[in-house]
Amino acid sequence: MTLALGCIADDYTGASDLANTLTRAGLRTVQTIGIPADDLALPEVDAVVVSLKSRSIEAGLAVSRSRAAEKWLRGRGASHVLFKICSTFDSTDAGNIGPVMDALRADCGEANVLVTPAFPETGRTVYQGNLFVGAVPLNESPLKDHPLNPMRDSNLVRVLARQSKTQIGLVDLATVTRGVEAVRERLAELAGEGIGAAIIDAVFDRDLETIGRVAAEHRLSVGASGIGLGLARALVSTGKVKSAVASSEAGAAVGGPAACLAGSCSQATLKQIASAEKIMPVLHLDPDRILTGADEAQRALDWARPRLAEGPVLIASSSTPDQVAALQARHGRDAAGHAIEQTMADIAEGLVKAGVRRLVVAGGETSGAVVDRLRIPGFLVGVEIAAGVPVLRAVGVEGDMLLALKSGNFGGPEFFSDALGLMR
Ligand SMILES: Nc1ncnc2c1ncn2[C@@H]1O[C@H](COP(=O)(O)OP(=O)(O)OP(=O)(O)O)[C@@H](O)[C@H]1O
Ligand SMILES: O=C(O)[C@@H](O)C(=O)CO
Repeated sequence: MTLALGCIADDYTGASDLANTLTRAGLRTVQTIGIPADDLALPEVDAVVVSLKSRSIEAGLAVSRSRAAEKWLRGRGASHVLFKICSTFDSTDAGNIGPVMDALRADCGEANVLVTPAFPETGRTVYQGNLFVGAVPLNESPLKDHPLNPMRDSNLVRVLARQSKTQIGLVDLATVTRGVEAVRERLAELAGEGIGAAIIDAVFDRDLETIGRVAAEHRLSVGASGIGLGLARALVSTGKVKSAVASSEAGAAVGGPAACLAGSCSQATLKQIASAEKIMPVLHLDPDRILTGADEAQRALDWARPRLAEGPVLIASSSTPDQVAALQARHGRDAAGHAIEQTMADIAEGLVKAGVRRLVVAGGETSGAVVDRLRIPGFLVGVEIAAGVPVLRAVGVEGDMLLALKSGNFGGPEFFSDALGLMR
């Protein structure tokens, strides 16, 4: 297998978002969980998205895992590697976007890396280096209250400069609008000033196509699904990849009981849970009990098992920003996040033992904990449920299983019923 594009995603939902975008743009794509074992049977593909759970771990670990993934991808022929980050640039001043970018850049000897989290289809646009989430700057969006990476500065040149050893420049929208040659010239100018990475503005998909064409001439880029779209379109339009029609095999029906798990506390997920209450039984976990050692997973499984034969159920830990802040003040941010993720993983394991073959998970960290516990090594990409969220078919596991891993902020209010409607 010779890869046209190698991708490293810093969380599992982000990886499936990117795999979805690449598939829809005509690249045969698989999502792997970590670096695949040699004996994992992978189909012939144009792109591999290696999913890591490296967004919120210690920066040194994120660097070493990302470098190992890059080495694996380059070893399979990928001349370009995209480091997939969140479209809301989720990170802290300690990293991990800057440190990983610096390390991958040094490894591949890239003079200048293009960086953009723009993903216009989901309302993420970048102008003058400032990230907008819908109509508001990042620091005024619900991301300011994210449980793990509160985003309080919308100027990404500043944000990335605080994390990276490289000097950070800007390629503005006026330059992008002038086209590929203008972007190339601007990058050469920045490289001449010793600037090693640049935030590049993008508001429309056509901007991402320009960016993709320039990025494809380099060895490394950093961004969300939007730059993935640009790169995929560049690979198809230059004939490096023959555009493929998405295979229907990935979404074939599996039947059996279905369940949803929500660990995301985003506003979008809170609304989706409220809508789900109208059509399926919903159990709200008690996060305080989880942190004080009570067996909430057992309580949830005792509640779910007798209901599964009747239809899907939803189990949620999600709380409002005030409740999240209060819980974190009592128990610490990392301890709270970790304990709740592990409880979600316990519940997922118990549900699968009880026969669940269709599982929807909301939240990137939550999905990471669940997929790791279920020991799923990879996914084929099926139909799109909502922008950035495909149906996934597990590969390398016994029996058939469909999952949907929803990024916290993605999907409309009816997401859970939309997903279950497509996961037969
Ligand atoms: N009630 C709660 N109080 C505090 N923390 C919680 C609560 N429920 C879940 N969490 C933690 O909050 C974090 C949510 O992160 P997660 O990545 O799953 O969702 P998200 O950030 O909304 O999604 P994404 O990363 O896809 O945007 C997890 O660590 C989870 O365990
Ligand atoms: O880019 C996004 O917003 C998502 O794919 C994601 O990474 C959320 O975890």
